Amino acid sequence: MTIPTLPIIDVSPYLDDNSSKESRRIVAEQLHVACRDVGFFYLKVDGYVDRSESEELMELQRRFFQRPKEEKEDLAISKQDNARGYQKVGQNVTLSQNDHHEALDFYRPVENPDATKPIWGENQWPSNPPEYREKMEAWVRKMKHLGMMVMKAMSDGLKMTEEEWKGLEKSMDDSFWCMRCIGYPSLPGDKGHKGISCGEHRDYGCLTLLFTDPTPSALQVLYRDPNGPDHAAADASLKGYWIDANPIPGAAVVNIGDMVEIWTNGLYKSTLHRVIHRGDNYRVSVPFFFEPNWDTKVEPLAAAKRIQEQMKEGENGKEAAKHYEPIVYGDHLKRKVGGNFAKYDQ
Ligand SMILES: N=C(N)NCCCC[C@H](N)C(=O)O
Ligand SMILES: O=C(O)CCC(=O)C(=O)O
Ligand SMILES: [Fe+2]
Repeated sequence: MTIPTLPIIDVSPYLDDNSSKESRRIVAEQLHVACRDVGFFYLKVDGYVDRSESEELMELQRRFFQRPKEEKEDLAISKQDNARGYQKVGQNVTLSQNDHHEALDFYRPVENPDATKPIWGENQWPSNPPEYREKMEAWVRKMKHLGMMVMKAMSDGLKMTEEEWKGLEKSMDDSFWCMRCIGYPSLPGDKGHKGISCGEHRDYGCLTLLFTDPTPSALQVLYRDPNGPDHAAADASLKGYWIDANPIPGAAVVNIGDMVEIWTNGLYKSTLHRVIHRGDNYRVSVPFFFEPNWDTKVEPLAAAKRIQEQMKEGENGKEAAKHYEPIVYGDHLKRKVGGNFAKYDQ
């Protein structure tokens, strides 16, 4: 059989105030199909993010990760709230295994930071490269807007009314975003590899907007297929194919997270993915997590239930929709981040 590939969606009509209704409708429909069937897609962003801009972003990460160990560890997450800051190789844990990557994490700044409260401390900005903070803050602004526009397209794909969209928009208008800057050394072990660069997981919020360097064969996505040969490590009944999400120039790799799964009452699934970087170069990536506001209570949307009702009436409605319980985003995030790091000082 032919190996499935991820859908490609050109989101430019949603980034252009003068675009036609029809051009937006087409994007919304493509997005609906991609989110329902795969949960992962390429988002063409040419004209909004210049290629030189994403290349510069990667170069900044390379320069940061090349700094001396002591300088990076000055920004250790333990100096703050155990979430914001630098994590050395092996410090991240997924499915009880140490991930073979180092990372520098930032979250939305909070008004009264308190490093004793989870995720409530201050971001730790490197002083090298000197332009790092300014460039990354500009990137955050850009990604927040892009995230909101993709969510707008998604709401159109779900056939939400204007009023319903206003409600949803309000629950993300102060997004508790997260930006991870990740460095992946090649996996140890001669011939083949030992361990994993980032274990199988789902992302926590709304949308992940991922930019990477051109390294192929690193990020893999579980393309669901009940008759597929592979299965999820944590759930053998979840079957499919692990397919490569290789970078495409001018496009971000985008996936939906747990909050979109709840909002859509499972119509869209937060999709499993992992990183296995066997190549011998040093890979860098910057996922931007566009999330709901910290205190947003996330629960199934009426629009998603309307679609599920229609599906039930149609042919492919044999499967009864699971009911999702409401969850407050900040609680979900604290629980997830709380289990993410190995506690060791060395
Ligand atoms: N904010 C996000 N999505 N970070 C992804 C972290 C990688 C997975 C994590 N160790 C876990 O086990 O969930
Ligand atoms: O580096 C990548 O390609 C993906 C990283 C990722 O999935 C994550 O940090 O959540
Ligand atoms: Fe992820």
